[in-house]
Amino acid sequence: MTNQNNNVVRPEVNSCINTLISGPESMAVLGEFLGFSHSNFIKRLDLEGANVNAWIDLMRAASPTRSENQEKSSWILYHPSAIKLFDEIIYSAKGKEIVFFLDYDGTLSPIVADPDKAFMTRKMRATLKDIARHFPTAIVTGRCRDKVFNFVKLAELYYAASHGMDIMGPTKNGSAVKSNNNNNTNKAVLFQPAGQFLPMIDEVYKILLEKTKCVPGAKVENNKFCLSVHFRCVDEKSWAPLAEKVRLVLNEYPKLRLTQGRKVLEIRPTIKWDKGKALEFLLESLGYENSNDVFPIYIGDDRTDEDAFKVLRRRGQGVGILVSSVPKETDASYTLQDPSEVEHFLRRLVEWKRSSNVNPTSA
Ligand SMILES: O=P(O)(O)OC[C@H]1O[C@H](O[C@H]2O[C@H](CO)[C@@H](O)[C@H](O)[C@H]2O)[C@H](O)[C@@H](O)[C@@H]1O
Repeated sequence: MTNQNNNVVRPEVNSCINTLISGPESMAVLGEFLGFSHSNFIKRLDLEGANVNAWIDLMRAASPTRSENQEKSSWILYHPSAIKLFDEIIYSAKGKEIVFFLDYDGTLSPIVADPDKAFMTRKMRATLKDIARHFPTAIVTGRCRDKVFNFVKLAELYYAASHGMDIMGPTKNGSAVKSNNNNNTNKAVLFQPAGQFLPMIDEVYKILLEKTKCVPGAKVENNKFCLSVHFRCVDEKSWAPLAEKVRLVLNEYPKLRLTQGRKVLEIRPTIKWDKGKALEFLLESLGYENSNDVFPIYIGDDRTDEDAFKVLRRRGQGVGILVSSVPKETDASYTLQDPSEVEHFLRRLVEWKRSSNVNPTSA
């Protein structure tokens, strides 16, 4: 496929743009994207004489039709609420050690316009602290390690940052399980499979900053072993030209690839490493490589989390839980609507664990 200038458009750029612009969530998030509530958005459309189709589409999004309702009901049938089916999950975990893998953005913290302000609530931090007291727990994120650590601030967790390309063990209340470097001052770093890409990532970061500075709202985030180009605050009309700028830069770097998240394009090395591989690495590090006694629970909201859901399905172990309030294609088995439901689910796990410690026959 070619664009207006007859340049070949890399298929992943094309599909990223299509999903950014017309994915199943597009109308439902249109108001959010523009920063209005639905009712304010309708008033605004009225005032500015926007086209009727957009208004009708928005009406549809605000009042789901029978078939949309049916679609949601059948989706929920296949991906039921992890809170409603809490007992079923606990029953499957019986006699096994639960290990938690938690994505950060959209799972532990709500999605916000400014990526530097994606804070977790205090309640979530307290619950996470309790979770980590009872179960090995890892944060698996596209963020760079320092940034996510500054948000979470819990040294007792594992961190698989930069989409799993920067894995660190607990630095207090526990110790690193194994290390791939001999540097004693950095004992907690467990694995960094993309080290040789650092200079290239830095170079591309600087180029992208320069190339995108003329696009209002565009933001490039350096996640150390990968980069994010944010579209959330960019006018939708500028999405295609912005993606084209990213494509032109990436054309010069065949060792980097493009993936897509929530209103973000992510640039990362072409190595075969993702959140699923990070999950397997951590299970192995914890001594569960060939064990049937482990029950991994992975909770995430984004496309990149699907790699981990697939790994769990393939291993036939544990459960994947997708955080979403709208139907999405997923390999997860259960769903939670938003970070506050994630907190609720984690809190129930803590309470269940405490009560089963008091009454061990119930575990
Ligand atoms: O793996 P994750 O922890 O989910 O990280 C994926 C990306 O998350 C962040 O971007 C997303 O959240 C932002 C803050 O809510 C939001 O503004 C943005 O639109 C979302 O895409 C993060 O900033 C990226 O670097 C991560 O790759």
